[in-house]
Amino acid sequence: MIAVVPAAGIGSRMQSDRPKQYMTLGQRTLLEYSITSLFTHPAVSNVVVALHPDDDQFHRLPLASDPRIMTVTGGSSRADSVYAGLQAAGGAEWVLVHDAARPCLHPDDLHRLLALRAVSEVGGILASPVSDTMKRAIPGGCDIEHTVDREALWHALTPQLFPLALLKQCLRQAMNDGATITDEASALEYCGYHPRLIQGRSDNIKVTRPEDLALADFFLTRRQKEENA
Ligand SMILES: Nc1ccn([C@@H]2O[C@H](COP(=O)(O)OP(=O)(O)OP(=O)(O)O)[C@@H](O)[C@H]2O)c(=O)n1
Ligand SMILES: C[C@](O)(CO)[C@H](O)COP(=O)(O)O
Repeated sequence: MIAVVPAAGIGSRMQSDRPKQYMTLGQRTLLEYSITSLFTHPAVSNVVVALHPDDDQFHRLPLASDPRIMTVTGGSSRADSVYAGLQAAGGAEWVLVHDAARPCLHPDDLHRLLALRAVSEVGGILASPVSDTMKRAIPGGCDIEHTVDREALWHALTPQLFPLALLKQCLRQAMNDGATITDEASALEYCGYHPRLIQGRSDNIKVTRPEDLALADFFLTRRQKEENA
């Protein structure tokens, strides 16, 4: 199976001097953690990383010489970058898409997501049920318009798993129509499909803002201690 890792963002919300996927925790970058987490499952044979056109850091990483990993040039949006990666995924039946900014993926979650292959023809995503009360703001402002029923609300995580041909078809359709696509599942939803939600760990965070880095460091350090125990 092929995994696509969109890593062509600039991490503007991180307010850092470098793209966040190249920020380090210990001796490794977020990107290395994210890619390595995918290879914990034997079904993942290759990873396609979508890089920013001006990326001059990936080639310095030790995993840049890993024969299982190839790179493509990403695009101006995450969806463009994912699509570029899918184009290099060959004839694989299934494809995983995982954010470079999610370094804390647990092997057990990946295993449970990949089990979908045996029972679904549409695929699905790792997701975490909402536990906070959710508010919708008055459009254009910061005052509460109303509370959103959180009963069936989930945080979409990654990896997301889909049949390669179906994902390419839906992404192409949604992008051609100018639909807002912020994850791969939204492209399938746009085309009328209902991907499965697989409950995943809430520590599978996306490092987005400065305070997220310390949290990711805590989770990874704790994971390392558990594995060494
Ligand atoms: N044109 C883009 C934009 C984003 N991404 C990737 O999509 C993932 C999730 O996106 P996000 O967290 O928004 O990353 P950035 O776009 O880099 O962050 P920001 O929105 O703060 O600039 C990241 O791994 C990012 O590198 C990408 O490959 N191509
Ligand atoms: C794909 C994703 O991580 C699912 O929650 C999220 O949509 C990425 O959003 P971003 O704004 O591109 O980080």
